[in-house]
Formats: sequence, structure tokens, C-alpha cells
Amino acid sequence: MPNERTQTNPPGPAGHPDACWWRSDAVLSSLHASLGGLSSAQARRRLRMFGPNRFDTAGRHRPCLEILSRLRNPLVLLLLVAGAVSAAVGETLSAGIIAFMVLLSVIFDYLQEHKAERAAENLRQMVALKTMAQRDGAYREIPVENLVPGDMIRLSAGSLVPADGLMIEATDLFVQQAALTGESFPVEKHPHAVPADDALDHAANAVFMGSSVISGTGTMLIVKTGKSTQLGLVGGVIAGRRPPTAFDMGLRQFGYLILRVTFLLVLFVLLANGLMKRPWLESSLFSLALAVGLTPELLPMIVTVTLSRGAIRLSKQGAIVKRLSAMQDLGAMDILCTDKTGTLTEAKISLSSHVDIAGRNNEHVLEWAYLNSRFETGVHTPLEDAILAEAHVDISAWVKVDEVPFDFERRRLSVLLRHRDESFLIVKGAPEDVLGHCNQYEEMNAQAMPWTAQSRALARETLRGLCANGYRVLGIAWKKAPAGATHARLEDENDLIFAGYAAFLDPPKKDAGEAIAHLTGQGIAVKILTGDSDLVARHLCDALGVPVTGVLMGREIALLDDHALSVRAESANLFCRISPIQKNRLVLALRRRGHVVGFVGDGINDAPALHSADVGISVDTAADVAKDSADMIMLRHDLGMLEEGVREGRRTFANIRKYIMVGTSSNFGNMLSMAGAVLFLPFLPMLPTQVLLNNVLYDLSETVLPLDGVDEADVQLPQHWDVTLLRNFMLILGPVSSLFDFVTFYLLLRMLEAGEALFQTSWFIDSLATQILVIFIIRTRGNPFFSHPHPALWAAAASLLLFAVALVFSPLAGLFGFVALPWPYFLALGFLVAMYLALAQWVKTLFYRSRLARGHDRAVGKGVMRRLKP
Ligand SMILES: Nc1ncnc2c1ncn2[C@@H]1O[C@H](COP(=O)(O)OP(=O)(O)OP(=O)(O)O)[C@@H](O)[C@H]1O
Ligand SMILES: [Mg+2]
Repeated sequence: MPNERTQTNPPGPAGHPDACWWRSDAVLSSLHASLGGLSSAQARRRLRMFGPNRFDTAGRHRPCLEILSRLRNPLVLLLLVAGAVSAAVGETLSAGIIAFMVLLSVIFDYLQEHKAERAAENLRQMVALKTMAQRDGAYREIPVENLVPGDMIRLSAGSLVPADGLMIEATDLFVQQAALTGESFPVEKHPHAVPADDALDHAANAVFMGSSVISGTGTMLIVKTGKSTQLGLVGGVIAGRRPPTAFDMGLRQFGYLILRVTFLLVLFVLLANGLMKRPWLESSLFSLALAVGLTPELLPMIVTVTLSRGAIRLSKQGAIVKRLSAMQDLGAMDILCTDKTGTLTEAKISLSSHVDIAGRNNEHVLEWAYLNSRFETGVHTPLEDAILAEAHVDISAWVKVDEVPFDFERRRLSVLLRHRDESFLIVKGAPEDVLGHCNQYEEMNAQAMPWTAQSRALARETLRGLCANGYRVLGIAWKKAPAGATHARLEDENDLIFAGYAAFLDPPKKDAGEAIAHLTGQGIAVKILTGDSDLVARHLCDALGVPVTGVLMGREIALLDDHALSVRAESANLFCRISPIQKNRLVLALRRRGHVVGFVGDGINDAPALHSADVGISVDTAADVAKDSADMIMLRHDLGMLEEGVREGRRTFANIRKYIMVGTSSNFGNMLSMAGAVLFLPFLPMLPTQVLLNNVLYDLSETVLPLDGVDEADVQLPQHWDVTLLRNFMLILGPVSSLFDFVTFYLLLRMLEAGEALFQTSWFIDSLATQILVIFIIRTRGNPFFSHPHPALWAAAASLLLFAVALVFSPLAGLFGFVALPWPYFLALGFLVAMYLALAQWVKTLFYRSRLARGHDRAVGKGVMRRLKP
């Protein structure tokens, strides 16, 4: 057996493009492969050597590295500096608390996120692409990720080429490789050697990752996988990074907001302390502690855990999220574009009639349709299945010569067949397109007649009648080809004889109408994008009870520029006879208007739009390319399932917002008060260690937030990330709580005449209690007594508060500078905290009411203009 260790990936001499693409004969031996494929043991070894067939091959986690990389986070660095300074000046306790915080945030974060990501990865595996590869002498289904150089795999219409390789055998194999070469038409591949060249698109014997098979079948030898593929070399543009979503950008903006506030506060405290000639060390430690207290260090963990919990919940309903943050986009989505066939209809298509141009039943039409469907090798659509199920034609005398596969621009497909010594080109496709290429039509007696104005009108009338009754219609045509013809070309689809129409019934899905109504009720505008005719689509809308607000045809879209398109697309909800490129343009146009756009589709033609949409949704039975481009896969083809997904997405939004709002309001208020107190208190309002401890306990209380449920009001409309809302809330509730804190300070100093330690202890308990308890106010927009939090929230809040109180009375109290609080203090503090919560509730109600009055929260559903970077 050849020694695999001597082998390199990629084989072939250096230079671009690699010589292996032209010298197919040499490749097999350099790969130590054979036409019989690999053995499992060989494949395992190669997998270890070359890594999995995906782009992020560094992917496997190494805990130590992961944890170390977290230490590079600026926040953690800040903490470490604070710790080092404390240790250096002998503040060992501060240093200890800081070390504990670092450990807590880093390890806890790591574990939680790791768990969440593992769960998400497991979900992804459920919908991973698979392929038929030859292992141990037999073809078996294996995950695409496990392919290695030397594997032999089968390709057929609809499959995605999973790696780079050479064709070993091919029958009418056409692939769409626009992603790589920019050619928009399918190109044919064959196994013959080709002369060396420097343009990869001349390598007609090679197929590349990211292309998809349009028609035909073939066997392929895998030569390069993962990052070594052509696509991998250019950074995996297709599968790779998408532009940051609205959510990512919101998160980043929020980060900057916090950074600015923290910086100002720290500067203020340092200046104030300087002016008052306080000891510089203590002041800088104190301001560092404040900075630490303000930073939402748990945010990344809360986001990941919340999203992954949402994704797991959703998977139990039968929808698998491939990209976690798609949950978020689902919650923000305000327009859903959907295809027609299969999503709105049953896709259980039956052939109901086959008629000539006058609408009379004609067996000849069925025969031609049968021959075309029987011999074509493209993606089998339910249309072909319906034709094959209806007719029984003896094909023993027919031989296939060639075909021109279906494409979504010309919307037809032809096969070239030989019958004894005659050759025929048989075409079926969208009736308008087929009619446009006929110069004769077939009479009842199989006689070809030239068109007259009358017969043309008759043909159009018959077609309109069929479509208006909801039938999907294909046009069937044929012509005699030169007897010895060996190839069929696009240009041959001319001067055809029109045979007639095949009319199909595709019943509407029972609950699709209801699902659309529900989505509309939840603030999501549903738009239907179809390659079919407008008459058929309108008929379907009637049947589903969906009002048509405007129709835009593909030929009109072709004349519009992007700006005009985005305006027209806003009002229309039915888009007919549109091509895959136009589907994609529509999605982009709507996004440019500030909408968050979802796209549902399952065909090869849907892949570009699935990829450009904020959230691409496909089904498990979809074409590989569609599944690959989608962010979410539904295990049942059911629009109703999206409703649950949308609610789940909005729920995650609400939970993340809660964390941020507590952090930026009450927490911010406390830090503000402490900064302000520096001006008139004769001592620090809290010791740096106490500020840090306070922060640790508060953080711990927030870790259960992802478990919490949310109010109905939070899932009724699309949720946008609204940094203005967060900022305004922070700038209102923050100072209001500070005012309240100053009242507290006054009470403690003047009425209770607390000394330094007593003051600090009281304020520690008070500020901790307000921060921990205010979540119960903020977690709902309405009355907190009517919205029930998850029990874990109560448990966490109660146990942490008890812990704090116990600490104050414990022998450890002295270490932290605490003193035992006399009971009147508890009474006073209890009263103050209750008053604070009532105040927070009042301010919150006013805040939301004034927003509502200004029309903010209602406008969300109609898609407020949201600036979107390209
Ligand atoms: N296998 C086929 N053979 C011949 N013509 C086809 C075939 N598949 C589709 N067509 C024609 O091309 C048109 C466009 O196809 P496309 O898949 O884009 O749209 P559709 O299937 O009608 O609707 P939807 O977009 O809802 O799936 C079809 O309406 C039909 O007229
Ligand atoms: Mg389709």
C-alpha cells in the first residue's frame, strides 16, 4: 500500500492554476487513489492529515488556548491591571477579589459558551450535507465534511459539488459555476483530458466546490478539499463571511456607548479626587472598580446562551438553526419573501389535461411531454413526475442523443432523441417562452400548420383560460432534427412546431393562508416570489385568501434600476415570472429600504436570494445549494412553523435587552451616584473591594436571565435593536436613581448619623438590592405583578441577597471593611429599596408611554427606516 505520509495536498507542480486540472491521468497515481475509491481506514488517516472538508479547519477547540485568548479581552486586561496594582500596594484582598472575578468571567463564560456552541453544532450536524462516496468498495452516504482527496463520489442533478476534483465519468453533466467563474449559464463537463491553459473555466474536465449540478450524472474524483480548494483559496466567499447583521452592528454600537460613558465617569472621579487632594492610589483603584462595575462583562455569554437556548427550543418544534444569530434576525424580520411551489402549494402535482391550441384533448401532446420527461436528466421536478405517472409510452425504439438542460432564464428544456433513422428535438417549458420559438403548430391530425393571426389568438386564449383556472401550464413543442445530429444546442430551439399544453393541478396548502394571516398579524409583510405566471399566482392568492396589493412581473423588474425597484417592491406583494437573479435583487432592494428580510425557498433558483436575505430559510428536502445557503432548515415544509421561530427569535431579543437595560439603568445609576458622592462625602461611598464584590454578586444574579420567559407584548411585533431606546432609558432612569441615592446618602449621614464603615456597609446592601431587584421591574413593560418571572430569577435574587446580608454578619466582614448593621438600618434600607422600585416602575411606565405617544413602538412593525451598511 502506498505511503500516504509522502503525499501532499494539493498534488501537482506549483504555479497557477495547478497542473492537476489538465493532467487527469497523473492525478490518480499522485493521490495514491484508484477508481475503486478508498478504504475506511485510508479515509480516516487522510482525514487526520488533511483535516475536515470545510474552511475553518482550525475549528477544534483547545480549552487552554480558548481561555488564554479570552484574557486578551480589554475588559479582562483592565481587571488584571487593577489586580496587579492592588497586589503591588499590598491590597491583597482586592487583588484576590479581582482574580476571582477574572476567573469567574473567563471560566464561567467559557463553559457556558462552549456548552451553547456544542449544542448549536449538534443541531447543525442534523442538517449537514451528505454525499454518496465510494468507501470499502461500495457507495455509501457520508457527511460532506468527511470527504478526503482520493474519494470517488457521485454527482447528480441538484447536488452541490462538495470539493474540487476531476470528472471520471459524466453523462450530460451540466454545472452552474457562476460563483467561481462568473459565467451565469450552465457549462457542460466531461471526463476527457484538456490542453493546459491558464484559465480555470477552460478546465472542462474539472468541477469545483461551490458549483451546483444542473443536470446529468457523473462520478468525480476528489482532488482538493477544504481550504485548499479554489473557493477556499479566495477565502470561501460564498459560504464565508456575510456582512455584519443589524444585530451585530447594534451590539457594537452599544459597546461604544458604554465605553464612552465609562471613560467620562472615570475621568470625572479622578479629577474630583485630585481636586480634593484625596490619596491618589485609593482614588484610582476606586475609579477602576467603577469602570469594572459599569462594563457588561456577561453580555457575550448571555447572548450566546440565550440564542442557543432559543435554537434548542426551536429544534424541538422541527426547525434547525445553522447560524445562531439567525435567531435574532428572525425576531427582527419584518418582511418574509416566499416561493410558491411547495411552500404555499402541496407540490403534489397531477396532470389534469393535455390539449392542443384549441383546448381539445390531444394524446400527441402527452407523448411528447412523456418523452421529454423520461429522457431529461435535470433535477426531477414534480412536473416530470406527474407526466410520467399519467402516460405509458413504449420507449423501446427511442434512443437519447443529447439534451439542453433547463435554466431559469430561458425556462425550457430540450432533449434530442433518435427514433429509428429520424431525429427529434422535443422541448417543454414555460408556455410563453415555448410559443415564442414556434413557427408552426400541430393540428389534430398531427399535421404541422403555419401560424395565422387567428390560430395565435386561439392559442393565447386557451392558455389564459387554463391559467385563470389555476392550472400550472407547460408548453410542449418539437421539430425534426437532421438525421445524424449528435448534439443539441440552445440555438436549435427555434422554428419549432407547437404541440399544445400540459395543464397541472397543484392544490393550495390547507393552512398556508392561515399562516400568512398570522404572520401578517405579527407585523411581518409576506411577499410571494414565483417563476410561474401571474394568472396562476393570483388564482392561488384567491384560494388562500391573501389580498393582492400589487403585482410586479419579471419583465418589468428587468427595466427598473435598484432604486426604482426598491420603491415598487415595497407596495407589491406578488412577483411573477421572475428569475433567480431577480429574486436576489428583490431581497437586496428590500434590505436597502431598511427592512429585515427573510426568504423561504427550496430550489437551486432560490440559493442566491437565500444567501442575501437577513435570514434564509429552507427545508430538509431542498436542493443542496439551497440548504447550504440557508441559515435555518425546517424539517417540515410548513409556513406555520415560522411563526414559532419568529416568536422564539423575539423572545431572545427581549431577554438580551433586559440584561442590557438593568445594566445600563440601575447599575449605571449606582456608579453615577458613587462618582457624584466623591464631591461631598468625606470618605469613599464604598471601598474599591466592596464595589468589586458588589459587581460579582450582581453578575451572578444575572446569569439566570436566559431562562426567563417574556411578555406577550414583547413578541407581538418585529424587534429591532434600538440603541437610542437603550441610551434614552439609561439617561433617564440612571440619573433618577442617582437622585434617589443622594436622598439615601442624606438619610444615612444625617438621620442615622452613620460613620464611614456603617455608611459603606449600608450602601453596599442597598445598592446591591436595588440592582438585583430592579430586574423584576425592567423585565416587563407593564405591571410587574402581572408578569411572572422564571423561578430561577427569584431563587438567584433571594440567595444572593441573603448571602450579602450573611457576609455582613460573618467573621469575614472585617476583611471587606463591613460592620454589622443594627436592625433599624435594615428597616430603613428595606423601605428605601421598596421606594426605589416603585419609582423605577413609575419612570419606566412614563418612558414607554411617551415612546408610544411618539409612535415609536407602533412604527416598528411597518419597518422604520433603519440605516444599513452595505
Ligand atoms: N422541469 C421543467 N421543465 C420545463 N419547464 C419547467 C420546468 N421547471 C420549471 N419550468 C418552467 O419554468 C418556470 C419557472 O420555474 P421556477 O421553478 O422558477 O418557478 P415555479 O416552479 O413555477 O414557481 P416557484 O417559484 O414557486 O417554485 C415554470 O413556471 C415552468 O413554466
Ligand atoms: Mg420552483
